[in-house]
Amino acid sequence: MRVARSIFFQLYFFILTIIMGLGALPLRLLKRRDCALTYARLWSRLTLLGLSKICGIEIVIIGRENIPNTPCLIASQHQSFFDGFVWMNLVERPAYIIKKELTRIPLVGPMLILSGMIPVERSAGSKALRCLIRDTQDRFDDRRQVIIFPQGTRVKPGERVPLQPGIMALAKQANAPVVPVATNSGLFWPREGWTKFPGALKIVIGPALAMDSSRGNLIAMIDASWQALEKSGGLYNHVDNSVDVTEENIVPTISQGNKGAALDAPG
Ligand SMILES: CCCCCCCCCCCCCCCC(=O)OC[C@@H](O)COP(=O)(O)O
Repeated sequence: MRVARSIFFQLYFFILTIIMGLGALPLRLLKRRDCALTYARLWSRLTLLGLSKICGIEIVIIGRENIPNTPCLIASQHQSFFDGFVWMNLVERPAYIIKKELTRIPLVGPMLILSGMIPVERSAGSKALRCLIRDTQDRFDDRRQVIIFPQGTRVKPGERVPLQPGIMALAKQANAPVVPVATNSGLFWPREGWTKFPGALKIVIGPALAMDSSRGNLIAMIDASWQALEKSGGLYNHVDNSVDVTEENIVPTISQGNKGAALDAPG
């Protein structure tokens, strides 16, 4: 059943992407960043709606009130492609820092560029880093929230890896609050294989980090806050995947009731 649902979701996602990708062709001629972003948000929303309904994954957002209304740098753990979709609907004007290879995906790649995502060569030299810093500042000036995955790649749930020095350099320079985010998305949409697993997938958003102006200890602070969020959000202590509704700061804005929750995005 689980495998059949996963295959069905994959089919849904493929058809949705082809149809919306082709539908975006006229939009691409307009070259309007905001139109592309709105369209891309719709695509992400429909993807997550399908995931939720077809695979029985309930999306639980904890600490949504910690997202500032102002431009900010969202420093999220990364375990799954899910993380690439969810922020499209959690903030109004998202700009992800993405690996450059994604811009070569047919139909999707051009929309990533047009909607203002920030591509980065992961083996970035200092010139690439300067471009990254410049582009990020440009998105802040455009009042966008920039999403960064400091681990640089999808890691296994609960695994600790050294954070990428390049993007940490960016975070140190960025003149914006840094918001830490932990998740257990890899338990439900793992990196390996096609199967999706039902249950309560959590995104735990912490308060912006309080740092001195040098931001010298940023890596340690992000790491420590992630660990604290994993604990307070109960990311790995549920055996039955049920939602821990006793958590004070649970804001189940995306979840409604039980499995197959509807996505309730802002804006
Ligand atoms: C058809 C309309 C298409 C519209 C496209 C809209 C764009 C939606 C936003 C998607 C944002 C994706 C963010 C990805 C960030 C990123 O680049 O993370 C890297 C990993 O994931 C993959 O790395 P790896 O684990 O090493 O394979």
